[in-house]
Amino acid sequence: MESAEGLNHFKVGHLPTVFYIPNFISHDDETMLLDNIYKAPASKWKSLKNRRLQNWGGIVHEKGLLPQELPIWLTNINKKIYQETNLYPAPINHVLINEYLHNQGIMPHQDGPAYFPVVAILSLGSPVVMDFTPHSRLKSCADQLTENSDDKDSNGTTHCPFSILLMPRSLLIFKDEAYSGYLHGISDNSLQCYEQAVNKNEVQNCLLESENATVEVNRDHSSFERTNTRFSLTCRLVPKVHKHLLRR
Ligand SMILES: O=C(O)CCC(=O)C(=O)O
Ligand SMILES: [Fe+2]
Repeated sequence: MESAEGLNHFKVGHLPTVFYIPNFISHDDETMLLDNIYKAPASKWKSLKNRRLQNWGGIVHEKGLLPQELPIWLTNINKKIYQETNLYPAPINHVLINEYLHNQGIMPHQDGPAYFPVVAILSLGSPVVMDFTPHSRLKSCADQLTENSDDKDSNGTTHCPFSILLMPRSLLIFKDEAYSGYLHGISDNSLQCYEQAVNKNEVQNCLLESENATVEVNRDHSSFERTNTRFSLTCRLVPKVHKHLLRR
């Protein structure tokens, strides 16, 4: 995959700006990344109410990034995403690593305004389902049934909730409309339902194959129980960078 056109091959769902790339990295790369995440000093972890995270690349302010040099294992993955997607005007300079235990998730939210509006999320460990919900300021699907075509945005896009099943080693990319018109989140339930996942058909076999290893799949109900921890690398570009480098 070497160009934005190549990326179109991975488009999923009804929005033109959501891409799911299965097996973006190898098993060996996944192991290497997990090793490095675990090796990070305890002080690198920040505990939140419902998950832990590591912040790499510097401190993100409303007015830009107070940069901090990235370790090579993150520079390499950023470079791969930057080169293979062709979606960024400059190299990716910030990575947030989230850790989710089997019953942890992330509240529906929109990423901050300091970031360039393209997000790349690399998944490691347990599969999960990410839910996208239109902002309340946008009309919902149900509203649209009773109202007229003004409910569509300037691209003629309707705003329906949707989900994506994120398998380990996959890369999810979303931008523009999906970035600013929707909230994204993961339920904090160990039971994850993928009935409505836009990539259900492509990914289901992969999920069934990984059964016993990382999940317990409930075939009849398009759902699975998480039994493992998941890590994600949220790789983004903060276009505005302050001159002074923070010490690592
Ligand atoms: O873990 C994920 O897949 C989502 C992380 C996320 O949305 C964020 O870091 O802003
Ligand atoms: Fe996010």
